[in-house]
Amino acid sequence: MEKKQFQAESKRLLDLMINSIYTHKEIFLREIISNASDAIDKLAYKSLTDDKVGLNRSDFKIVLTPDQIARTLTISDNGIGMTKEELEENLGTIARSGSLQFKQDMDQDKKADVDIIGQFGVGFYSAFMVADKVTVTSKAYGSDQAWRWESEGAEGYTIEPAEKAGVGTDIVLHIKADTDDEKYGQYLEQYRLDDLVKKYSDYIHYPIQMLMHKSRQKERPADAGEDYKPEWEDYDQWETLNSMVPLWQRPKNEVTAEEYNNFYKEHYGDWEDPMSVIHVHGEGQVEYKAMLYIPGHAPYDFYTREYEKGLQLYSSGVLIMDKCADLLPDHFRFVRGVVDSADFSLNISREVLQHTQVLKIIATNLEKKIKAELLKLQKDERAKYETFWAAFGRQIKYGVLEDYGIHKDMLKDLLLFHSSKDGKLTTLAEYRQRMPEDQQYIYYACGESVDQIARLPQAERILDKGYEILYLTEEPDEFIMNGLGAWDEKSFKPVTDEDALPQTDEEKAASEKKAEESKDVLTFVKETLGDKIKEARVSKILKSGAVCLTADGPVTIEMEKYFSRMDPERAQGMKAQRVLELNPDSGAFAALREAVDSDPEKAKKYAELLYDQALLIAGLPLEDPAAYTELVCSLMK
Ligand SMILES: Nc1ncnc2c1ncn2[C@@H]1O[C@H](COP(=O)(O)OP(=O)(O)OP(=O)(O)O)[C@@H](O)[C@H]1O
Repeated sequence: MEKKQFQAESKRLLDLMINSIYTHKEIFLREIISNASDAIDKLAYKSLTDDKVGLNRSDFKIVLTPDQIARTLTISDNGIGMTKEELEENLGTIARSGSLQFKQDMDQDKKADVDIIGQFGVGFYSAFMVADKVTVTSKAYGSDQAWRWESEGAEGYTIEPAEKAGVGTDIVLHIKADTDDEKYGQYLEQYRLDDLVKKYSDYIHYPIQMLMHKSRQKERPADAGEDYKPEWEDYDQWETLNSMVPLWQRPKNEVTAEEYNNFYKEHYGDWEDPMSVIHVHGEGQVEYKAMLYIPGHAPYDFYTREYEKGLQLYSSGVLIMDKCADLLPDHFRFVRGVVDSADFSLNISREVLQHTQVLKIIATNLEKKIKAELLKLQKDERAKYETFWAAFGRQIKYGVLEDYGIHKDMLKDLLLFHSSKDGKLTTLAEYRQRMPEDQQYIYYACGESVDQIARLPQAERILDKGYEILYLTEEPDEFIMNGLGAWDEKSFKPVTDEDALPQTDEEKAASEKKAEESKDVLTFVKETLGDKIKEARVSKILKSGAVCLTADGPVTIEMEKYFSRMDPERAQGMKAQRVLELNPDSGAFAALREAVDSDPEKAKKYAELLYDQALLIAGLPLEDPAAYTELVCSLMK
């Protein structure tokens, strides 16, 4: 029979499992049972609309059969089964959500292997931690032919036709021989298996059954005499090992943090504990239970198209949809979890479901709960909230802008921005609270990084006044300021605005005088630079800096940068109208003035140079870097 090779990535994971020194090898059982339960979910869902399945909900089960003599443990399910192609695809390759991340983490830190195995849902291959051969016999629903997949590890696997009565899958683990360090035989002992099911798979909502071999006292015969000694007999009895109550159906105070976390890691392919769990029992118009998780970090594909949002939707313990997108608004698409409500009919179609009032009511409630949980973190566990923010803050920011801003009131309290105050992140409410009486506006400045903004010449005069500035470093930030407009009656103001600070009449008169005196220099600069700028102006916003660039009109410099990153073609029409601001009190300005009078050729070079400097400070590309260097060199002569 032909031996097929595992795909490279699968082979690595398999190698890791086979040679694992991980001490909690017992988790293999939870992984296999969890797959069996998923497979039953799929067939159970089908049976709701397809009479041909011929099974009732109560017929579904998972059966464990240990065989001490053959040294095998068989896990059987009557779920959806796998075709030949599915066996190849599912067991020959890893295509699971977390696998890529898993691999990356392994590459980064070999030592992390051991921990990752325990925490991450490592899936089917974990069987190879305890078995030296695995045989999977499966018959897919709707197919007459069963297939047997078999592998002794990294060397490859075989697939051949097989006999199997009903639909479903039998997984036979050929348990490894005991060694001095590891007693693999424990996985053939019924009480150990019973314990493991209770520990890891108790909430699986299909019965996990095992034929238990037991002994009991025989009934005392009616005619037993005085000297009767109790007699014992052996008997076999099917037992259901798990309580089958899903975690979310249990009262909150009876679920341990470990149980919550294990459920999360197993189901959502994460190796880290979640940041928060929200367990809700909703009553009122609609009755439902929900168990929601806020992950501690963004999944590797979170900011890609591949990531699918949604919660698992159950009706009275039956899974009716795996990723119900309508239960989560886009801004909270990072949330994972489960919703269970008897108010959904079991065979509701996806199309109808989307429009039900029940779904809308639950979604609205959950949105509020998630927000409340995030605010609680923000208030009580700031470091955690900042970790959350680093992972998902951008999503919240986009949420403020999406759908023409209708979510902004829901989300604005969650926003964090960098601030000049101790270089920390701040909420808008905290900023507002710190504002001195005489401060009229909430100031912000935009740029590529906090360090770069902090050194912007435009920021100096505001900082010198002792006012705080929000440092906006991300694309949506400036749009958010425009969208929100104000916070608690104080409007947002860019530091580049001339009237960002109130001016006395004397100050106004003085600056007008300076503008008047500099008119000839400004005209010269404008003529030299031509269309590159709309205007050269005596700056009212610079303190010690010589030059900076601001924009007239609705498109700001940061917006221009954003548009040209998003769509360079169309961005041509989205250019800021550039204003070159010059500080008349600077040495550079004095030199320029002098050159305008005595050496106009040199003055032209100065004007070009000042413009280029302003571009650099603004984080804009030089139009012609070669010309710029020539210019600098010519002035050094
Ligand atoms: N008992 C089974 N019945 C039907 N299909 C199965 C069974 N066991 C495994 N599979 C299929 O094999 C695939 C791979 O299983 P594996 O445990 O490696 O990953 P997973 O279950 O997708 O991910 P994870 O374990 O991280 O949740 C499953 O997605 C499923 O399609």
